[in-house]
Amino acid sequence: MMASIKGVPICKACCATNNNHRHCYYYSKQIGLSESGSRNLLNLRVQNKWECRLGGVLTKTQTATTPVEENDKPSVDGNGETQITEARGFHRDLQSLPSEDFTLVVVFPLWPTFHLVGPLSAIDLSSSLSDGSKVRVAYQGLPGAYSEAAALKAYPKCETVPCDEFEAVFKAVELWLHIVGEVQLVVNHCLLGLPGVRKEELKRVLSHPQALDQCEMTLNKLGVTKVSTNDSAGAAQITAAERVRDTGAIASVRAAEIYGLDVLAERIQDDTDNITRFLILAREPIIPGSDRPHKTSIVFSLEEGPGVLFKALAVFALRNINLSKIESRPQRYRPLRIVDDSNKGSAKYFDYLFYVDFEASMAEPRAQYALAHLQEIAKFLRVLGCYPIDTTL
Ligand SMILES: O=C(O)C(=O)Cc1ccccc1
Repeated sequence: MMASIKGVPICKACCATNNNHRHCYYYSKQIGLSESGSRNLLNLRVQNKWECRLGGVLTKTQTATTPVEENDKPSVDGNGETQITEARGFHRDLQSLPSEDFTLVVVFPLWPTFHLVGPLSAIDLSSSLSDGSKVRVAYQGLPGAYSEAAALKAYPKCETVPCDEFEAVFKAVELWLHIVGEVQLVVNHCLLGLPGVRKEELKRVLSHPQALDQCEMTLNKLGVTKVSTNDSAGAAQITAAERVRDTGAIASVRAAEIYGLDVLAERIQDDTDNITRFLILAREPIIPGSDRPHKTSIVFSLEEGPGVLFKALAVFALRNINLSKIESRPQRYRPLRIVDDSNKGSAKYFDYLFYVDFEASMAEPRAQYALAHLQEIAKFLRVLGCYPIDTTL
């Protein structure tokens, strides 16, 4: 179960060091490692399953992090787009849902390039069929949202659960959700309107901000006002409910069918190959296999100094590990709450957080060694998940 780098044992399942790690009995059993070797790591048993307390946090003294409260939900966004919220007829947020109500949560724009899907536990995964027959998947938005399509691509027979609030999930992700999969989805945006309306009649168009951005050229050509909504299907629903001829929505063909709208134009995005990456989140990490190519997502912060990022990235280059994504986010004014074993949090400021995806599985020694090496350089390091690469596109 434990590898050791420079005398510091690290857990192969979640990469935590022995010092701050006590949850891996459950995983060690699943990956076929000896019970005796890992028994000393165990301290929690919850409802017949071993609970992961650390969630893959790699840090010298801390065990979990969550962003400190922010009130950053403007009603007018930075692009001058107005924001409206669709009618509520579905779950308000994921944390208010009983956990048995869903096994996965799907999708919302976390970073510009991808969306999230979560939470499904290892237990749920093992009891479900690969088509998702027994899986309930929560996603942000109304039926017909692209997030729902992503969920159905990953688990064709899953039951999808619409949700309108992902704020809570953002926080939960930091504490106990793991990335267990990714979905690459071709997103073809359609312009929808009331039956019989021509696109030239439209004066305003509603959609998710990302959809509005991706269709900027078409919308500018039409000379319409852009109005942002929580999700594209919500935009379609509002358009249908308001019954105003000069209002349209950008959403999917399926949304047009569900809300009784006409498709005025198809594939209206600026980039013909419009692919969005969605992530699947779970309460517990999956046991990474070695049967198919895997990817690992991490987040870390660095001390300031010359060449620190170069050194940090070299840990992967030295082991021939390909990076598929690197993104930095300023964090100076947004503290992370670091929670220790006593469950008391303290706010810590990091100047930048680096989000990196690398193409190796945590089951591979080269990935474990790379992370152990990175831990020597990083102020804070956390494994967000290890999951099979979606190669379907
Ligand atoms: O609004 C939706 O339906 C979503 O799922 C978010 C989204 C928006 C634009 C592209 C991909 C996903």
